[in-house]
Amino acid sequence: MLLKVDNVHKSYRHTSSWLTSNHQSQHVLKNITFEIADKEIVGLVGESGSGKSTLARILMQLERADSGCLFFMKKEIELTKKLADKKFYQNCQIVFQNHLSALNPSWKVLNILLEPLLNLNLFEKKAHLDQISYMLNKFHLNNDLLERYPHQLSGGERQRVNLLRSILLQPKLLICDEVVSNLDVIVQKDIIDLLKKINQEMNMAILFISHDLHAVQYFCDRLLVMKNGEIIDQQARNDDNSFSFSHPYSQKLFSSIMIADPANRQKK
Ligand SMILES: Nc1ncnc2c1ncn2[C@@H]1O[C@H](COP(=O)(O)OP(=O)(O)OP(=O)(O)O)[C@@H](O)[C@H]1O
Repeated sequence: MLLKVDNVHKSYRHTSSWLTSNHQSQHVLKNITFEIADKEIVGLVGESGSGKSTLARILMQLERADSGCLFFMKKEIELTKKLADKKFYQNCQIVFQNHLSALNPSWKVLNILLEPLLNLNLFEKKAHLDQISYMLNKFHLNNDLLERYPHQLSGGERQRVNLLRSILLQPKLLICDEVVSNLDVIVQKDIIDLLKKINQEMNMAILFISHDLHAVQYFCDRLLVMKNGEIIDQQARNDDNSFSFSHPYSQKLFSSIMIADPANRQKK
């Protein structure tokens, strides 16, 4: 097992009135427990506000949980304590939706791609340059992009650079938080197919957080469904490629896309 997440809870305190300074607590993650195997692609879906991004930030130890721990590559990490070490970030990377703000606007793409590699002192600079050039090709990006700034790239190119920056570290787990949102459908499919290829070639597990129910069904081996801070359903893909959900909420969620899908409407 690559990752085991055990009993994570998180609450936020909100000031309910600026006049009285009353505080209210919102329990956004409740008893989150799940596992991801080596090389597995797991989708995480759920309505807006159900806690998906909070969970991702806590797994990356960008913020602390109230309780819970994870086991990553057999090492136990207390999620209520200090931030992760370099070794953790080398093996577990996250990519967010907002590719424009994720990339330093005053750096050329080459420096953006080089920086995390040099930070982790992984190899010699020459080896990095060879690796970058090889991977650019795989990502269908031209070498001349290296000399450009992020604002000189299209949205799809920027998100590919953003993903490439994390993938160059060859992590064992990549967390993708809405990485294909706001891109046109052709670019979305290109990026998902690219991730699939990388998953197979580099044996990299992926936690794919998305609102796009078509994309998760196309891409993922197993799906986790969140509602009000809880994982209410976990289903692996059936032999016939479909998913059979057991919770009424997930059944309703996924049946709504069957109805919304124009291909299905025509069949009726
Ligand atoms: N830093 C924060 N401080 C206070 N409340 C927060 C904070 N971050 C998130 N929340 C609240 O926690 C809940 C879960 O938010 P989160 O962003 O994790 O949901 P989500 O499922 O990722 O939503 P979306 O799909 O819209 O991105 C929301 O009600 C949100 O308002």
